[in-house]
Amino acid sequence: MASLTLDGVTKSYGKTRALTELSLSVGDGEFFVILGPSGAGKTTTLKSVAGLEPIDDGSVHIGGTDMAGVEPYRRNVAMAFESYALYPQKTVHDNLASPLRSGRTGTYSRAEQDERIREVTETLGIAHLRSRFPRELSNGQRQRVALGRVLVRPAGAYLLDEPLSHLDAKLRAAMRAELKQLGAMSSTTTLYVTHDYQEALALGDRIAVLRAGQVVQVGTAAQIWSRPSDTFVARALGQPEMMLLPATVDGGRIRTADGALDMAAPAGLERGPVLLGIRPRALTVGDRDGAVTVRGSVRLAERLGRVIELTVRSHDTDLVAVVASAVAPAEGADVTLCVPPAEVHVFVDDTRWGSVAGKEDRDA
Ligand SMILES: Nc1ncnc2c1ncn2[C@@H]1O[C@H](COP(=O)(O)OP(=O)(O)OP(=O)(O)O)[C@@H](O)[C@H]1O
Repeated sequence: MASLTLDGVTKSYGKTRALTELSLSVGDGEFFVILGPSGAGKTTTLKSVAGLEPIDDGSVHIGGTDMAGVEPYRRNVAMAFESYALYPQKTVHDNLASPLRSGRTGTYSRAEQDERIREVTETLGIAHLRSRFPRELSNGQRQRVALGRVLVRPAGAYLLDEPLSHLDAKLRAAMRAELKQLGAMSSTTTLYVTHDYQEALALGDRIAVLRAGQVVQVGTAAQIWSRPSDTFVARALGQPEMMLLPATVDGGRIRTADGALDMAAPAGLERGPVLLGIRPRALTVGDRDGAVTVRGSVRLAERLGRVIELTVRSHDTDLVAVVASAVAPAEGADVTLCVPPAEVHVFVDDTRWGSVAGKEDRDA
C-alpha cells in the first residue's frame, strides 16, 4: 500500500496541453476517483503516476518517494487500460496466474496463486469461466478477466482507467458494488478514472473533478454533490443535469426576469446577477412550508421507469422535474412545484456562493 501525491504536474503532447499544474493527494488505502469529460486529462494523470509518460514539470511521489527517473516497473503500481490484452492461447486461469508467475513482484506458491485467483475471480463474477479461452468469452467477460489480471497481483496502488466501460448497464451496476467491496477488502490505494458520475459517486472515498487538465474540486461524494464548487461541477453530476436559471438579487429578493421564481435573498448576498441551480430530482409536486415554490403548467410528462420527467412552463421558464409517477400531473394540468431552500444553489460568477438557505462553509 502506498500514498500517491502529484504536485504541480504539467504535461503537454506537442502543442496540446493535457495537464496544467495538477496537484492531488491520495491517502494510503484510499479509493480515489478522477471524474471528468473526454479529453480532461484523466488517462494522462494515471500515466504520469505509472511513469508511462514523462512529465514536463512538477513531481509524483509514491509512498513518499519521488518518482523522478524511476522506471515504471519499479514503481510498484499496477495499471489497467481501457483496451485489454489477454493471452489468446491461455485459459482464464492461466491468464490470471501469469502476473503471479513473472516473479517481478515476488514469488507465490501454487496454493497462494490459487487463493488469489479464487478471490479475484469470485469478486469479478468470473469463477465459472476459469477454464475457458479468451475467444470463448464475451467482451464484458474479457474486460473482467483483464481487470482481474491487474487486481490479482499485490501492488502499492492500482491505477484503473474506465475498467467498466465495456459492460452493459446492469453488469456495470453489479460490478460497481463488487469493486467497492474489493476496495474495502484489500484496502489497496486505488486511483480510478471514469467519466460516469454515478460510478464516481458510488465508488469514491473522495472524488476529484477534472476539467481541461486542472482539478476543479476534490471532495467526498456528499460534498461534491451537495456543494459543487462551480457550475461545471454542478452540471457534471446528475441526470437530468442541474438547471441553471439566470436571476437577479435586488431589494432583498432573488428573481428571475420573468418572475417564475421569486424568493427572499439570504443575508450577505450582494446585489447583482446570479445563477440559481436546481436539480430536477430536488423538485417535488405540491406546496410546502418554507419551500421555494413555482407555479406553472405541464407541457410534457415522460415516463422514465418508476418516475415521470415533467417539463413545466412557468412564465417564460421551462423547468424539468423528476417526480414519483403516483403524484405526477397529466400534460396540460396546472401544477405547483417546490424545492427546499437548501437545494437552490446560488452561483455568483459561476462559483458557488451558497444556497438560498444561506452561506455555508464549502466543506462543512
Ligand atoms: N499521445 C498523445 N498525443 C497527443 N495528444 C494526446 C496524446 N494523449 C492524449 N492527448 C491529448 O491530451 C489531452 C488529455 O488526454 P487524456 O487521454 O489524458 O484525456 P482523458 O480525460 O483520459 O480522455 P478520455 O476520457 O477521452 O480517455 C487531450 O486533449 C488529448 O487529445
